[in-house]
Parts: sequence; structure tokens; C-alpha cells
Amino acid sequence: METNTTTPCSSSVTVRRNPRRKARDTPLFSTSRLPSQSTSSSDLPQISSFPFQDILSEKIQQNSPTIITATSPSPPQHSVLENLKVYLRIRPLVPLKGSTKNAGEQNEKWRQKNVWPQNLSKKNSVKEKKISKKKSNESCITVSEDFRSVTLLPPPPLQETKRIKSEVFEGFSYVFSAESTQSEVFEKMVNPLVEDFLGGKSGMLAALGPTGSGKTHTVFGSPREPGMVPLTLKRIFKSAQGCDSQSSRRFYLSIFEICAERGKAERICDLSSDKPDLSMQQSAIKGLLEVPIHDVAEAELLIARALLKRSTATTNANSQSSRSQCIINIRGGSEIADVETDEQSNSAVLSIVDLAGAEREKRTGNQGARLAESNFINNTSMVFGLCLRSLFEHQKNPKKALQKHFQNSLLTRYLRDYLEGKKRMTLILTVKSGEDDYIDASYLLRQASPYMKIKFTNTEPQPNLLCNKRQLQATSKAEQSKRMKLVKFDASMMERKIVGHENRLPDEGDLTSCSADFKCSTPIKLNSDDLKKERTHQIMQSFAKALWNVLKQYNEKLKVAESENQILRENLRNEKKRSIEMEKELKNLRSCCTCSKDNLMATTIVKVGENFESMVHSELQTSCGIDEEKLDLDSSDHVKSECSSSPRKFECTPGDDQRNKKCSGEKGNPSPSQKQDMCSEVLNQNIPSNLSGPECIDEEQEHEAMVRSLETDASSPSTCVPNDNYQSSQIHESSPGTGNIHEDLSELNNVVTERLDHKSCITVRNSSNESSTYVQPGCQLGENDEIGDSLELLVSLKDVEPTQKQDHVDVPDSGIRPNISCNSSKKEKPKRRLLPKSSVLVREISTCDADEFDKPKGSGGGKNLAASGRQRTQGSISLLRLLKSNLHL
Ligand SMILES: Nc1ncnc2c1ncn2[C@@H]1O[C@H](COP(=O)(O)OP(=O)(O)OP(=O)(O)O)[C@@H](O)[C@H]1O
Repeated sequence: METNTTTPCSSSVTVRRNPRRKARDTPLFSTSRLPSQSTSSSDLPQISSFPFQDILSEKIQQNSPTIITATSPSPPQHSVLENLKVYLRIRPLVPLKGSTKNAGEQNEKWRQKNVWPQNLSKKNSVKEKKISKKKSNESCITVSEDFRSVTLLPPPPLQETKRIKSEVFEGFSYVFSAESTQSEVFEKMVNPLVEDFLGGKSGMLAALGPTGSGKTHTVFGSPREPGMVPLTLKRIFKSAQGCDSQSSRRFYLSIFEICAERGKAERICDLSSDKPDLSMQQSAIKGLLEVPIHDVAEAELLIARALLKRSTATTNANSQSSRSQCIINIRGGSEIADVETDEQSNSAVLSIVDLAGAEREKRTGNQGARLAESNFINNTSMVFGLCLRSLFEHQKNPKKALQKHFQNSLLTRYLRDYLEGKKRMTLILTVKSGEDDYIDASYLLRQASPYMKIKFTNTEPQPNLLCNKRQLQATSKAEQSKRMKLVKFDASMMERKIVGHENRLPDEGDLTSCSADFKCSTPIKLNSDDLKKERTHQIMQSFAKALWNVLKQYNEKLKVAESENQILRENLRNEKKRSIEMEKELKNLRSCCTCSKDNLMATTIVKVGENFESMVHSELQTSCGIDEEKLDLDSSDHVKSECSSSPRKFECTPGDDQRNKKCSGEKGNPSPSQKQDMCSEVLNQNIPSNLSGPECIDEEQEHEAMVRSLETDASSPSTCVPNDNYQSSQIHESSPGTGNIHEDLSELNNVVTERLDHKSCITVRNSSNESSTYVQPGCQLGENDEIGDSLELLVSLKDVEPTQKQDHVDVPDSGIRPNISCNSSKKEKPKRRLLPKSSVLVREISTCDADEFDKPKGSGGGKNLAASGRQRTQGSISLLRLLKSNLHL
């Protein structure tokens, strides 16, 4: 009847918990579990150290031209996400003409001179003005130490009245303080763009800010302080001259403005030509003139002329305020590309945009046409800002659709790709740091703060000069192969022509790989910066290769370790199986030992008896001349009865010590006669009792212990007759006509008739296995549990004891022996060593009285026999008599 132990408790909630997850071993940990003896660890492939030094020591010759191939380091632009770079430039309060100590005064003078209209009516109150001007000339913008953020501090009146607190705007790519120079701005802000442009990437720089904040100054500059455009042109042509690539590259410049005269519709004016207004088709301006430029002077002249045409006007905020959005495009192209394919398709464009500054009517004091221009300017600035804002929000939340604010102005339409994040753009915000300009600065910075988080997915196809996809798709394979040959030829020719033998020729593998995937290569001489990039690329490439090799090695090592681990697991499994089998075997043995102890003992006795019988039988044949036919080994009882009246004589042949040693040491299978001789020899020896050390068999400790116990109980030394001589092996039949007596005689044939000293201990080993027989002369004679041919005799006179006190020893019943027979002995081997029959016999001899021998049946004769309840047969009595008479007991 089953009881439900999982009785649910109504008030309890059963929570089923998942089993705990086992933490995975780390490879290191698992390898540490491997056996330390694992010799295969030395066989594992050795992993070489990472060649940092070799890789970093790579050098590229500065003057050697490098050929950019399709496999060369073009960064993966399709997946690169770049943040919109936003720079901030703070216009100084006054032009930096001297020290900054009296900058406020200089700025004031400058403002008094330049600001229009000047209010002359207030000249009387100069003191008050100065005080207020001083206050207003204090900078409201503080640049952080890392030039990444600014703190905008509102002027005290605003703090008091409107409780406006200071604001921190951070995240700028760089903040150019009022002390920054044009070259510094160029190097940090524009130069990367120019580098990219020279590398084939398009880019745009747009200047944003309130009117008079220095946008035009930053973009175009002045003859003293050239702005970004002239510096860019210088940079471009400088690099072109340094690499002497004029034959392969050309630059084109276009400049135009978008304005709205008198508040009318926007129009596009090409400032480099006298053409009428241009129209815009999608994002392209139709009819825009691109002027090829060959040097800086030519370009600067072109720009100067164009700026003269630009719409400017004087306002209260700026004496020469821009009234239009001015865009300058510098396009780079190659001659080959120009000749063979479309010019526009395979060139990079660098655009620099000078936006008209947002204006506040209060500050500018514009009226009429100026005011209409202000609306246009502000509207364009607003649309521009809205486009960026929409892009930011769209990127922030893709579910939010990208608003098409770009459609609201020509400028944003033209810059659509940039404003939608498809092309890379850089913004520079310009602000004035005066307290009066706090509101303008605050508005701009608040508006532009999200712009810094805009990302550009530069999906623009790499206009890598000859590597134009459209071009390659349009041309057939034959043409492409021809072009590749041409490119190779040109490359080799150019290298020979320009740099001679110092040049590094392109690897054949590079060129073949280039032709394989058909991304063409173009030989381009690179300047020092390009060489740096190339070196960096090569280092990275080498790093990648080395890393790959190391990973390969680790992979191999891992495989080897895994196979080794598998082998070890299999071994472990086998060992477990073996251990289980052995445990089972052990259990069986234990059960056998505990349950059938008596059976085992009897079986052992039977085995020994059989051995003895067989030995005696054979011996009798040889030495006593008794026919084998007369022997009936199967009827031992009968033999015993027959032997009871047959006297026996045992003669021991004297032997020497060496034979004794030989006898004890041999493990062969001597013949019965040999055994007899050996035993006789051994018995003639007086071997010290301490022979049990090396010569005595250690595995017979049980018997020795038994013998010792008998020794202590020895009460009648007279039972043992000390004699120096042993007699054995000779059987004298005293009762003729009893042919079966030979069986009993054969039992005793190998049993040694000995006379030993009390202190002698003889061990005779004549076996191929480990069994042995211990004989206590005069006391006990028995058979060992020997299996097979082994015979070992241990004779120790010292151990001679009366047999009456040895009842604790399992003395086998001689009457039972034959009946048990060999059935069980054949099935299983004896597990225990029992007393040999010889010892039992000796015991019986010692205990038998003369009277007992006279009795036909020895029932109740000896104490020992009586104790065991055994009835002595006539044959055994006669045998005992015989032994006693021969041993002189
Ligand atoms: N960093 C500067 N260092 C010296 N002078 C500067 C600097 N920035 C601007 N200025 C001067 O300030 C005046 C106004 O500058 P600019 O015309 O560049 O302003 P703007 O932002 O272009 O104004 P607008 O939008 O009205 O055109 C110029 O005379 C210019 O020389």
C-alpha cells in the first residue's frame, strides 16, 4: 500500500525551481583538470609569441610612393557610424591686436567706430556708458580645460530679473577660444576633412552662428588671417606639388550664393561667372561653372572675385554682414577618369558653406530690404536647423519619420545628402562672448546641442579615383583587363620615372588580387600623411596576419587537447567498468567465504589428499615395486581399513644442506621420487627456527601463528623424540596380503617421517605455486591445501605440541576426505590453508597410547579423536602404529 508523501498543503505555494545550472568550465580550468601525467602536453604545438616588435618596427620609406589598391586600406565606410563633428569658435571681443589687458577698451573703441548707426546723442553720458560697456564687455562664455565644453554665464541683470542660471554645453569636438588662430582652427577642424577629400571622400564644412560672430572671418578670413578656404587650397596644392600628381589629379572650384533679394524668391547666383541665376534640379545646380584651378594663387584670385559679387550689407551688428548663403565647392578629379568617363561621378567634393547669420531685429536695426533679407536668412537658418533636428530625432527614434524640411529652402535642398546623414558634415558654430551676445549665443548653443549626437552612415560610394563601380559595371571584362594592364604599366612606368630604384614595387599578389575581384588599383603618390596612414595600415595588416596565425596555432592545440581529453575519458570509463567488476567479484568472494567456510575447508582437504595419494601412488610404483593394479585409490576407506594392520617404516636418507636449499627454493615440478628425496634431505637438516625469515614462506603466517599457539600449549615434550636423523621414504610392508595398504602407505609416502630438534624448522617447497605444507614432527601430520604438484613442508620441533590442545585447529576428518572427493575441488580453488593431514597424523601418533593400538577399533581412543567424535579405523590404527614404531615415539 502506497502512501502519498507529497500531500499538498492548501496554504503553501509550490515553487518549482529549475535545477541549478552548472557553470561551464573555462578552457583553462578544464585543462587544469587534465592529469598532470599527460605526456602529450609536450606534444602539443608550441604557440609562438606574438610578434609585436616585428610588426611595430615596420617602416615605410617617406619618399617612396605607395600604390593604393582596391585591397588597400580603405576603411569600411559602409558600416562606419560617425558622429557629426561640431566645433565652437568664440569670437574675441575685440580684434587681437595686442595684449589682452585692455582688450575691453579696444573692443569698445572698435565698436564705436564700426557699429552703425552710432548714437551720438548719448555722448554726454560717457561715464555711465563706460560703466555699462565695461559690464557688457565681460565674457559670458567660459571654456573648459579640455576644450570640449563651455559654460554660458548670463549677465547679472538677467540673473536677477529672470533668474537665469549658467548653462553648460558640452560634447563639442573642440572649442576654439577667442585666442585661437586661423591656422589652429584649420589644423584641428578642416585638415581632417581635407585629408579625406584628398583620399577621395566628400565632405562639408558649414559655419553657423549669429550675425557678426565671425563665420565669414573663419571661412574666408582676411589677407592677414586667411580663413579655411585659402588654407584648404594651400593644403591641397601643397600636397599635390609634393607628390607631383598634377598629371593625375585636377581640382575644380565652384562658388555660388543663395540669396533672396528684397524678400522675393530665393535664387542661386554663380559668383564665378556672369551667368544669370541658376536653377536647381533635385540636389544639383544646373549650369554651375566649375573652374579648374592649378595653383593657390589662381584659386584665391577666383575666390576674391567671387566675394566681391557676394551680397553683403552693413548692419548694426556687422559692418559687412553677409546677406546670402555662400557655398564653395572644391572638386578633385583625375585626368584618366576625366578622359574616359564622367567627370562628376568619380571625384570627391569638399564643400565649405558660409551661412548668413541669424539676425535679431533689435540688434541689427534692419528695416525694409534689410529686414526682408533678415527674414530670408533667419528662415534658411531655421530650416537648416530643422533638418538637423529632424535627422537627430529620426536617428533617436527610427519610428519617427525624417521630416522633409530640406524642401523649404534651396540651401537645404542642395545640402540634402548632408542633412539626411548620407554624407559627412562638420559644423562650426561661431558665437560672440560679450554679455550683450548672451541671448544669441544661448539660442545657438541650445539649438545645436542635439546636433552633436547625430550620426552619419557614410554610405557614399568610395570615389577612389579609378575605382568607380558604375564605371566598372559599364565596361566589359575585356576592357577591364585592358585597363588593369594599363594601370600596371602606368604604375611601373611612374615608379621608374619618379622615384627610380628606391621605389617599392607593388606585390604581384596585390595586383592579381586586385584583378581578381576587379577593384582596380591606381598608382598614387602619397604625401607624408598618407605614408603615415599607409604605415598604420600595414602595421594593422601585419597584426591581423600575426593574430590569425596565433589563432590557428591555438586552434590546433585545442584540437589536440580535445582528442587527448577524449582518450582520457575512455580510459576513465574502462577503469570504472573494471572497478565495478572487481567489486562484484569481491562481493561474491565474501559471500562464499562467509557462507561456505566449512565446505571450502573440506574441499581443500580433499584436494590435498588427492595430491598426496597421487604422489604416493606414483612413488610406490617406482620405489617400492608395487603394481599399480593393486592400488585402489578410489576406495580410501577401504585402504585405511586395510592399512590399519600394516606396519610402515620411513627411512630418511641423509642429505646435505645445499639440497635442502635447493628443495626449498625450487619451483619446478619434480617427480614424486624427486620430491621424496628432497623431502628426505630436507628433513635431515637442522634448520634454525628463525629460517622463517627469507626462506620460510611469508604467506603461511596463519600456520605459523597456529604453530606458535601450539608451542605454548606444549605440555608433554616426551611425545616428540628428538633425533638428529630422519628416516623416510622407505616403506616396509609388515602385513603381506593386504595389497590396498599401499594406498594408505601412499598417503604417507610423502609425509615425512622425521625427527627434528625442538628448535629446528624446515621448510620444503617443491611447487610451482605458492602452497605449502607444514609438518610438526611427532605431533601432527596432515595434508596441505596444496593444489597441483606443490608440496611444502614445514617441520619445526620447536613447534611440537600435544595435539590434545589443538582442537581449535580445523583438523580434517580423514574419513570424510575421500567422500567429498574432487567434485568441489575441481570447481573452485581453495581459499584457505588448512592443516595438513600429516600434522593431523602426527598429532594422532603423539596422542595414541599403546593400548589404543591394541584395540581393533579406535573408538574413543584419543582425546582428540574422542573430542571430534571420530572413530579411528583399523587401517589408521595400524598406520599409526607403524609410524610410531619407526619414529621411535
Ligand atoms: N576670430 C576673429 N578674430 C578677429 N576678428 C574677427 C574674428 N571673428 C570675426 N571677426 C571680425 O568680426 C567682424 C564680423 O565678422 P564676420 O563678418 O565674419 O561675421 P559673420 O558671422 O560673418 O556675420 P554675418 O553673418 O553677418 O556675415 C569682422 O570684421 C571680422 O573681422
